[in-house]
Amino acid sequence: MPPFDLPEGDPFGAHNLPYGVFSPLGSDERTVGVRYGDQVLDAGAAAAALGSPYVALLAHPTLGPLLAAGRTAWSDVRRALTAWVTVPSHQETIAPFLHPLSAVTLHLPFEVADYVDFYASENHARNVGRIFRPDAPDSLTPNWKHLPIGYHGRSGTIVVSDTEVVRPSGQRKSPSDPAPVFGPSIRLDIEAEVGFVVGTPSRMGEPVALADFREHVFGLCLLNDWSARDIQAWEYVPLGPFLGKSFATSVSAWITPLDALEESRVAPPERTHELLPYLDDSAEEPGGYDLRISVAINGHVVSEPPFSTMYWTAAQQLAQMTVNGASLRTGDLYGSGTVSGPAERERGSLLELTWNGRDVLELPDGKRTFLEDGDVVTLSAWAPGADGTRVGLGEVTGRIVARG
Ligand SMILES: O=C(O)/C=C/C(=O)CC(=O)CC(=O)O
Ligand SMILES: [Ca+2]
Ligand SMILES: [Mg+2]
Repeated sequence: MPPFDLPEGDPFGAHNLPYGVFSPLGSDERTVGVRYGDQVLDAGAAAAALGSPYVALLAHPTLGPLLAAGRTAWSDVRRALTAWVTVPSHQETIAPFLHPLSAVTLHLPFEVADYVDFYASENHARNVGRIFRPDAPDSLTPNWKHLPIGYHGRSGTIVVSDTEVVRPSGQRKSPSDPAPVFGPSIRLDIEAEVGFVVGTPSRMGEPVALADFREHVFGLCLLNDWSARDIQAWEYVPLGPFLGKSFATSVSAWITPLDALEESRVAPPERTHELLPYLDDSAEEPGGYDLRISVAINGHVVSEPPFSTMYWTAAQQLAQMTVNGASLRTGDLYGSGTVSGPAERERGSLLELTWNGRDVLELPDGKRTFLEDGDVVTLSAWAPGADGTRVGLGEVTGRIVARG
């Protein structure tokens, strides 16, 4: 098949064009790549061959310059790329710069500035509340319906898909233990999330309004917020998640631009509480995204969390992050929070799927409550595009290994 003819319905066609950073096998040189089917286009080399003005944004070892260039440039570059892969005269010029995915190494595509993680799925928050606070009057904390709850994470331990995840060690103490014990986590979990990547910075002291979300956020990716539930449960009172979540967070190698997901925007669930004006999105464009996520352990699908059920939107999360005047930097990343739908097979963590180890998951290769060494977890997703097409999100995968 000629390189620009893709199989019917390919989720990585010209309607998608996610960005990453790659090196051809055997080379150390990194540069921006655009995924097209099961191939990667060396975007900087293609731009140079075509005499495009976007060489400076694309011939670079990270997505930094493109992220910083802002919304108008994002749309212009995307329009150019679409023409390059669809117009025959351009196709001929850029064909030498297509590499099979199997012949490249993919890297973390941008320098992560700050990392924030939210807690925005009502189904997830209610499940976790029932598990961790069974005696509380409500499964949601009193603030939950009034603001998107979040915490600051550790940007230096964000890793790209396919990076091995070393089982963390730490303190744990179950209610029956007389004293804390130290050792490798025995409740290692996943959190199926979506990560949002900030391009355009903001000025300190100036909150970002809901309507300005698309001016600042470039795109999104799948994110697995690995979580050691035993370490977390003992350490996180009263300041919140710390070492139980900071050892590694995996992201997809591909960042899907928001422009590729226009057709998948949906209204979030109906709001049950009146919101303060800075979070009130009742008069805004639909802020949700219809992303159909799939969670597989060792190749077996255990859950299919629907992102459309998230109570708080990415625009509300951005408004919350900046309402105190905190500024945004290019490369800031924020996680949506674990995505869980209302059904049992839609839960985005093993904590929920096994009800904190009470129930077992039957996999073809054995029973699981939490993750075992050697387990491979893969998140994948697609979104509905125009005319029945599917927009594929790059998958994020990671294998658990014992500390050597
Ligand atoms: O409510 C709790 O006690 C625990 C919350 C978390 O573990 C944080 C969390 O799940 C964040 C997320 O939604 O990803
Ligand atoms: Ca999380
Ligand atoms: Mg994490």
